Amino acid sequence: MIIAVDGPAASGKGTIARALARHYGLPHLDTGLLYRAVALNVLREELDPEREADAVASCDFPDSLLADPQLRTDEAGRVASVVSAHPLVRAALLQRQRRFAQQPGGAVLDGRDIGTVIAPDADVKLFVKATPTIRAQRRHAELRKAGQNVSLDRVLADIRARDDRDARRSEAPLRQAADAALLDTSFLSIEAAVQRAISLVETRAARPREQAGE
Ligand SMILES: Nc1ncnc2c1ncn2[C@@H]1O[C@H](COP(=O)(O)OP(=O)(O)OP(=O)(O)O)[C@@H](O)[C@H]1O
Ligand SMILES: Nc1ccn([C@@H]2O[C@H](COP(=O)(O)O)[C@@H](O)[C@H]2O)c(=O)n1
Repeated sequence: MIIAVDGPAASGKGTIARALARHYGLPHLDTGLLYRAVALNVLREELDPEREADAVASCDFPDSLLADPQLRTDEAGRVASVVSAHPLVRAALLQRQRRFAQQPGGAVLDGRDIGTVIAPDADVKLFVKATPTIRAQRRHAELRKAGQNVSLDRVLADIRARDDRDARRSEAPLRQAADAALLDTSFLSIEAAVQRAISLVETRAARPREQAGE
């Protein structure tokens, strides 16, 4: 079974995707880490994230980079949303994600374009959302816990800017696939959000394929 989980920054999609992977015994890929890895390479080489050629030159990296804690910084997330708008960067990362999705037995992937571009035939698609203010509060708490000293206002501004860039780009913009189930986590605890996700997967996976677009 392939499960696609999309949504904006800090909506809780990664938390849900990891929990679903555990629940169903499936491998999980946080595709945002791939764009963050490109961003980290750009930053380390002091390249220009706005220049497509600089970003493309940073797309070749080993899987080991995906475990680098520097990927989780606010700065890496911001630059990731700049490099991810370049069509050639998306093209360079496409096959890596498709191979992961199509491995025998299935997989769970989370990101922005899993249900629309990477795995349009996924068995189950979820689109996770929460209000910008709630997402900013969650991300702020997470960054503070990790020792990053950043104001709530700055996190909220960053989330709004990222939402805007991710939704407006021409290539694979952030949007809910027509056949994705919407899951608003704004007023759900993590446990309640995960339970809701599992019940959506159960319902959707049991449906005949012709109903999937409804
Ligand atoms: N339902 C929830 N209630 C409260 N906190 C939550 C909930 N879901 C997730 N969180 C917390 O919010 C933060 C962001 O969640 P998560 O990393 O899952 O979001 P994301 O959508 O994957 O973000 P990103 O796109 O930036 O990777 C984490 O600290 C997580 O523990
Ligand atoms: N499938 C994806 C995943 C991510 N991005 C871009 O990367 C940025 C960082 O992603 P996080 O999920 O780690 O926050 C994000 O803002 C997107 O610009 C993407 O384009 N497609």
